Amino acid sequence: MTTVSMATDNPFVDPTSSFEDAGRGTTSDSHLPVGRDASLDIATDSLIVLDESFEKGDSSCCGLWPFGTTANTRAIPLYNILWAELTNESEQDSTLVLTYATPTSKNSVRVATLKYPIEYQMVDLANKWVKKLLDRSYGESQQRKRAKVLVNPHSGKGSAGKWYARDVEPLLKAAHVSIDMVKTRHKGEAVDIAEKIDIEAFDIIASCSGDGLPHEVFNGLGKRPDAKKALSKIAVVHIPCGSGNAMSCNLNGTDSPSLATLAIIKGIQTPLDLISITQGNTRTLSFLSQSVGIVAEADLATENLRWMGSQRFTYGFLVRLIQKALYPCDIAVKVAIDDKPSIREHYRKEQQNHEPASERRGYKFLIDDDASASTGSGSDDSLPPLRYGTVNDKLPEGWELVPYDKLGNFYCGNMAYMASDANFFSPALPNDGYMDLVCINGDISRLEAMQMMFAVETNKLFDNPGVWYRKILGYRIIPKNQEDGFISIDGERVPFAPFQAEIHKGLGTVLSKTGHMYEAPGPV
Ligand SMILES: Nc1ncnc2c1ncn2[C@@H]1O[C@H](COP(=O)(O)OP(=O)(O)OP(=O)(O)O)[C@@H](O)[C@H]1O
Repeated sequence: MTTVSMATDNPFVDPTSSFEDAGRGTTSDSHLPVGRDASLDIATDSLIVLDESFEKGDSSCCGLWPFGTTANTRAIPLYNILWAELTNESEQDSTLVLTYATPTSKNSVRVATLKYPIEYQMVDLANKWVKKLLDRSYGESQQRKRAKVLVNPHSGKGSAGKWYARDVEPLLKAAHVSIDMVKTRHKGEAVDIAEKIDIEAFDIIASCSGDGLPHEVFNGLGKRPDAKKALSKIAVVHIPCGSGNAMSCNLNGTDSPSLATLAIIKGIQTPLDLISITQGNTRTLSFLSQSVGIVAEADLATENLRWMGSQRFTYGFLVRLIQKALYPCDIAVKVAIDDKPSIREHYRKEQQNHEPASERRGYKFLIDDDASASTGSGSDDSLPPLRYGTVNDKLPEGWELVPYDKLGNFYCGNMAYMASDANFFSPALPNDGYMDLVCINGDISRLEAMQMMFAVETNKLFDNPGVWYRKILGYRIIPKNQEDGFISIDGERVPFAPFQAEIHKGLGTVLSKTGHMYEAPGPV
């Protein structure tokens, strides 16, 4: 992913119209005269600010006004409006204070403010106008969210604290998000925080980190006696400050901390499928991916090459590719959709599907012949029961262990982007109730393997004939003929031992831009 997705490619261009056209779209209650020389109009997608003082270079209008403005007129996309309110400066007169996110570069925004005096006769009108502006600017998104913010000071190259203070907190404050921030002190602390959090006091838990902290937050919420309730009430959100920032790329459409913060301020509650992983006697939740083979090893076995930055993964991958590394396993899969045309059709249907969040949870739409499927959500608030049992149980009926002696890559994804430029699972959907599984043989030619690697970057992997792509409900994988190796769950290393996975439709909650799709381009 190279470009930033916001309300439009250029956030200061009203996508529907020119300024003049947008102005025509306003109605009288959208129009607010502010003083003799200025007026504010709520248009289709923008706030049109007409102010004679702009021509005189008034310094109250801080920010880089991009092209598309005229000398005395500016269009601020409603998506970028953070807040508006009237403050009383004297008994009679008030000031309208308007804050918004203004671009400072292609990849960042910062807070800017406009202020206009409002005479006392205009106060009622102005208050109504402010309410309308906020309702239109937030749409389905909750205003004044209450955020528990976790900052991992060791994420990535150790800049999360700095980025939080510079790029994140000012936007949250300007948007009247209430903030309770803690810096994590050790691995696992986010699990404890999420496990003990008062779910009535917060709407979101925001991790300024890599993908590791959101993984801990989901698991902390999952450990609670009221797990199901907590996971549906609290939205887990990600502000990208780590080395792996896939969650933000998928849901916020960016790996920029300030743009992600804006996406979260305007984010829409979205149920997210979560996956139960059983291994030994543990049960954990996965929200992003599981991998065995080349991807897991290229990531986890190259920790000593951290100095290489993101290149370390490519390097690790190429080394193993040249060696034609094989990772033999026995695998049993519960398949839901097993051909590419049907998967493409499934994705297209979801693009048109605008059912509310309440309809996107539970098992009722799953195509599954198991009797337990319809009651799988259980009657209490704890985690849903496992429909397929654990890795220690005998194989569920109808599952068959198949030897994959030449396996090169077992990669199961719940989101599309696995990194900012790796749209590995382009047909993945937030709450379709399926995991996306890719299996690639390790004995394909090096040329084919290289072509696949480039296909990821150009969003053509799905169509590559060597890629076996399936939508599935669960699987068991048993590594064999290897003494040790690497298994990655959401980018974290777990013991090299058999494990079993099954999906829970819409068990978790996140915020997204659309309420039902990831930001990655779908299968072409
Ligand atoms: N203060 C801390 N010191 C050390 N580790 C921490 C601290 N706070 C959190 N962690 C742990 O660091 C791990 C990685 O965090 P995160 O995903 O935020 O960063 P990252 O830069 O993407 O790292 P990685 O590439 O190692 O996954 C998580 O397991 C988290 O629990």
